[in-house]
Amino acid sequence: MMNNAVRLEEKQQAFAELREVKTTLAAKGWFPATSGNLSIRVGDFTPEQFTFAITASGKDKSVNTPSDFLLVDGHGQPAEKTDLKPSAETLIHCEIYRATGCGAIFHVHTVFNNLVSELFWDRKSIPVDGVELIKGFNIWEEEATIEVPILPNYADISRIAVLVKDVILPRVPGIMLRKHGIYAWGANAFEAKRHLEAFEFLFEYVYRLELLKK
Ligand SMILES: CSC[C@@H](O)[C@@H](O)C(=O)COP(=O)(O)O
Ligand SMILES: [Zn+2]
Repeated sequence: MMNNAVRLEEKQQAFAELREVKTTLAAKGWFPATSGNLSIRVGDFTPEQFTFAITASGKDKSVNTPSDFLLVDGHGQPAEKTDLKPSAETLIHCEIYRATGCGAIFHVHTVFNNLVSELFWDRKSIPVDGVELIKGFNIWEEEATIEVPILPNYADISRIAVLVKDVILPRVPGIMLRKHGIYAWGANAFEAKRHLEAFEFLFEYVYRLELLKK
């Protein structure tokens, strides 16, 4: 069990970081119609036991209020006394943390990520070939190629969550849900945001290139 004093400080820091990222991503228009969710892990981690701060469900993520975030455990259950409901997609965060041990996960719905997930659904992954911003994932080889996995967008989130660990690729810090949105993660909020921005740039590039080829 973590020391409570440390826990409170860590919680406050995680909430403050989430607020800052939320405000920045909202300014890009990446939370249309209350969509999207953000989380940052706090404290010790084992795949069996961990805690993270996550956005409350159904909030307008372009607005900051005193009740935007709560702590949950590795099973997605509130880890503190609260009236807030964790994101409807908390179980996906749980499985990404469990599989990767990462420090932060950011999820957004954009038109470009939705379009490419449909365009490449038959392939079950979005190919990106030789674009400089792949280096945003710490992949430094020349003309690197990556594939971003796509999962089905079942209404029952637990059906998606069980698929997560088997599609995660070691060097690609993201998964797409079909016609839904991207989950991007990193060791901390700074890295997760860099990865998210790289994905979104690359998805727009891939979409526009496909159009130009036609
Ligand atoms: C209102 S559309 C978006 C939701 O269905 C969901 O996909 C989403 O990203 C936000 O859900 P939330 O429960 O607020 O975290
Ligand atoms: Zn979503």
